[in-house]
Amino acid sequence: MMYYYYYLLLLGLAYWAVQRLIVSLEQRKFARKNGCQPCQRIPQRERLIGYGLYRQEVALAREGRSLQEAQNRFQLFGDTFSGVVMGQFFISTIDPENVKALLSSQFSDFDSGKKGLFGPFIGDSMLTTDGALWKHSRALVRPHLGKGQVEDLSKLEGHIQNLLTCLPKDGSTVDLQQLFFRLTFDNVVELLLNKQVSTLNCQPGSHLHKVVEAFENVGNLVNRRAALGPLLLFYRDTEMNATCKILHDFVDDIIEKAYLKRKTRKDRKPPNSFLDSILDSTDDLVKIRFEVLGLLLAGRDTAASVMSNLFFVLARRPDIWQKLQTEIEYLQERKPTYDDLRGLKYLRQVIDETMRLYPPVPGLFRAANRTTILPRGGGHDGRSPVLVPKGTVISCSTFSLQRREDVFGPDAQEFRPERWDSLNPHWEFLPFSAGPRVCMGQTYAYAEMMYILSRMLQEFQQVEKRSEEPWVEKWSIVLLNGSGTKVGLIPKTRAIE
Ligand code: HEM
Repeated sequence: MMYYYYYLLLLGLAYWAVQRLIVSLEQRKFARKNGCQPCQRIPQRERLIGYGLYRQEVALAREGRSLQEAQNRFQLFGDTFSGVVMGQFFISTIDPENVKALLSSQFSDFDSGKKGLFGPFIGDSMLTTDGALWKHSRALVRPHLGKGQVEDLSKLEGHIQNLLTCLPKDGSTVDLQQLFFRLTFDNVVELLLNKQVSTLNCQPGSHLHKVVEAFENVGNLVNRRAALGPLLLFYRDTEMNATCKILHDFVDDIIEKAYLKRKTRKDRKPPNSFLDSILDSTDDLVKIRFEVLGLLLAGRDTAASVMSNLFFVLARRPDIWQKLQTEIEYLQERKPTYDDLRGLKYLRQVIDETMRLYPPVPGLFRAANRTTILPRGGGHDGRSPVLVPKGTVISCSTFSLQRREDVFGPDAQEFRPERWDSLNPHWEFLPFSAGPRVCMGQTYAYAEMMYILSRMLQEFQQVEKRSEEPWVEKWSIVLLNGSGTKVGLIPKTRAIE
């Protein structure tokens, strides 16, 4: 009987080996046909599992040095190199030609590679799906996030007023980071769900406070799942399940009430909110739940990350603060309109420079859904195509890409908004990604961030540095500053009408 199992095992192994051989021969033929050459390999003592590299990555992330190390590797091994981590073959690239292929010209060769990462949080929604499901989600959301939906800035003003009540008026120290996360959450809830909440003013222990805590926690939990790699398959994530329940209940309650109101209404008024429009497009409330949560996630963390990093810089650069003050002087005491914002050139440059040096999404990832190529990175000069076997994960560090000295100048590591006077990068500046999967909230995000900054400039004459701690990389769903944004804000003497 025992021999029988050995026999079966041997047969299985032989079948696997023959399959591997066939695939490998097919790949060689494909590589020859396309003129592929191997790219540089990151030195690894063992490349079957890549456990050493995994441990190194975990240590770097813990020490807040992953992004710096990524930059060092591109300097050492060139713009495109490969490696293996926890059994996963990967290619890292910051070659703009490859980035263009990955995000746009060869879009259909790659999947988003995020399936499973968010667990039960956002189910099969736009952020996690590919193919027909993803197309359907984008079509559902697209009409509701254009210029028409973001032009009315009066909703943002209500939340700015709440923020102002949380800021000390005597110039004492405040950490803006957490406040910006709450502000952007309140903004995006109103944008999407047409509901006013003030997490900025909610009491610890209240239901809303628990929702905010769950949202804050979900970023860390997703990060933990990402670090598990293939081991995620064997992980029972009870904490994630409990956190998701709080968030699902929060949005389900709002969606169900809006659904009943809309369906029982006699007059079919045109929808006046994102939620009403999406309710007109589908009756699938679970689908709406996941799309809404995905959008809340995408819209809250990213803009808050930019604003926190921006104020960290501004507190150290009074020259830039002053130049911004001069630019908004023409508004006098009037609150900016959408058209005003479009004319604030320096303000936009300051925001772009923040996203260049501290991109909220510092890495873009894709997984090859078929054997394909990247146009560059192979051979001694790195100019030949590179074979990308099916299943390969491709990562593009936007953090390193956006600090390329050949594109942004020898002072690429410095914060200099004026560089944007003469720059027009495309595949080298991707804070919102690009191609068919480009961020859907870009228009709203610029309007929101520019409005917040211009209103803070109107309210405060100075922002002061209140900590000597340097900027430290910290990973949540987005890139954060582990030192926070501790500043002192000195109010202007006159209030804005
Ligand atoms: C500064 C603010 C923002 C930044 C830097 C940003 C950045 C990004 C990036 C890099 C991606 C692509 C991720 C990838 O390719 O894997 C993305 C996707 C997306 N973003 Fe944003 N985002 C911002 C704000 C927003 C806002 C406010 C919303 C909506 C309210 C939003 C909605 C989305 C959606 C729906 C996607 C998914 C697109 C898809 O997969 O087809 N984003 N964002």
